[in-house]
Amino acid sequence: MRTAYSVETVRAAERELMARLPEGALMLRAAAGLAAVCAGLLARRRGRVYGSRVVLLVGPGDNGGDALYAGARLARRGAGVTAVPMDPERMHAGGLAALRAAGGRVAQAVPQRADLVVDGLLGIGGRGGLRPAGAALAERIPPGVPVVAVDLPSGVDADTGEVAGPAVTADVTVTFGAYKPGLLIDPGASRAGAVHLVDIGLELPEPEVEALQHADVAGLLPEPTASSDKYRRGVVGIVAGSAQYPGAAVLAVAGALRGGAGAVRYVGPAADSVLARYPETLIGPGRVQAWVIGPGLGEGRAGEVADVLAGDAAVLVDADGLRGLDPAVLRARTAPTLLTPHAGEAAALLGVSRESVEAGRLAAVRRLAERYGAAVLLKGSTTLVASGGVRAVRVNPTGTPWLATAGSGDVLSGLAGSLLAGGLSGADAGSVGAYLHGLAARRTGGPLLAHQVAEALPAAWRDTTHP
Ligand SMILES: NC(=O)C1=CN([C@@H]2O[C@H](COP(=O)(O)OP(=O)(O)OC[C@H]3O[C@@H](n4cnc5c(N)ncnc54)[C@H](OP(=O)(O)O)[C@@H]3O)[C@@H](O)[C@H]2O)[C@@H](O)CC1
Ligand SMILES: Nc1ncnc2c1ncn2[C@@H]1O[C@H](COP(=O)(O)OP(=O)(O)O)[C@@H](O)[C@H]1O
Ligand SMILES: [K+]
Repeated sequence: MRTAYSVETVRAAERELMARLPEGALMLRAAAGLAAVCAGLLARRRGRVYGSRVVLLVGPGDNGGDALYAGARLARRGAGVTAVPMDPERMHAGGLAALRAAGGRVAQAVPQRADLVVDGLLGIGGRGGLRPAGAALAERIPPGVPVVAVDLPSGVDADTGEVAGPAVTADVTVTFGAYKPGLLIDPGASRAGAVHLVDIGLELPEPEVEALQHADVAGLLPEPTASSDKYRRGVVGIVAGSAQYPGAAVLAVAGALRGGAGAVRYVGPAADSVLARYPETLIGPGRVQAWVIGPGLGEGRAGEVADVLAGDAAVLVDADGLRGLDPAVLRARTAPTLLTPHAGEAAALLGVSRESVEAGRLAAVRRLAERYGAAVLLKGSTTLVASGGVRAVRVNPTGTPWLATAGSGDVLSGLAGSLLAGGLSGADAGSVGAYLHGLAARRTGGPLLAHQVAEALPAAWRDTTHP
């Protein structure tokens, strides 16, 4: 599991460790790790560190201090290092002295000839987007020159990934002690590039955000054993599709058939289309361990949603099924419930704008899970899964923007519903489903079609269980 921690948690762990170490020791550890990554990049780009040109963008706090100490290390290895301060009156004194002693210099304008830019403007002390002085420096980063962000790209909110104003876009981020949620969640994640974690010895409690890895997924996937039969493996029922959207039914069934359930049952007006494509499907009402309701349902089907929610099987509600959901009905359920809105559907459920959900994905998914007392999977770039009463929100590390294509969400709901039928909790079914779905999409490449994602699911499954 990859874990991420809030600023408050990181600061508390840092205080505890600092009390046991000589002053400045943590910053020197951080700077050493940062300098090592920069040196590696320079060596790859130019063959060596000696003679390369490094520009440090230096903010007023310890983030700037890290950059200055790392710059000093690079200068000692023969790099030409220039520090450009956001505010010449406020620079980390020790870091500045170290840089000067190593032969580095300070300039007021960003040199345009550079092999590497180090973004040390703001770290976990940053609030909101960059203010004008910092934004002016970020704008002058020469095009095409690799940018290494110190701890996180300046202007990205460490706790949420929100980007409230101007911000740096990095190729590499060197983060200290722990991943921060903002490095894993968009829009921040898209600005971080490849993230390197430098261990500085922090001892950390339960994370605020976590991302499954192959081994976690392999441990959760329901695999058949010698004593399995189709009913014990779980039956998933799909209530999806309409005269207008028969394809949604076919795609949800396609996902469900690859999600490990023993059988897939379809209920709805698109049975002919489903059977023509998947003769394995059972047709008509019957007992199931989990229902998937909503994809392509169209209008006027609220009664079916209410019936399914009134039952004692697990339920995944997606798309049209999400309209007008009553929190009290969901809260009263005892079996697992998983809601899978995209940003627009989440916005309607919360009564806010789609833009505000996109900009504050973590807050939105947490609020939905609390309000509905259910597991909630918020789709989109960096899909999130929260469940009420559980501290850690899961962020999906797989996927590709090529998934933004009609019908791919239907495949996901079938897949995650199948995992629910296999006995996974709402949060596990959602996060494991999103993980496999994203891997399958990456394997397929782009431009992809939704049904190809479903077809690639068995290979994605094998990738995680037999890497
Ligand atoms: N924690 C750890 O384990 C370790 C932490 N370490 C490092 O310390 C970093 C945190 O340092 P930090 O606390 O000094 O804050 P930092 O991010 O440098 O800057 C904040 C300053 O910027 C200002 N400011 C704020 N918002 C702004 C804005 N939008 N636009 C412009 N200015 C803005 C604000 O001042 P203000 O003007 O608001 O008074 C404040 O003074 C951390 O990210 C890591 O790199 C490592 O060395 C060792 C291990
Ligand atoms: N920009 C993006 N990057 C990565 N994945 C995305 C992006 N946009 C959408 N997706 C994924 O594509 C799928 C789209 O689902 P959805 O919006 O329900 O579409 P549909 O209703 O057409 O099936 C979801 O799995 C979502 O997470
Ligand atoms: K930074």
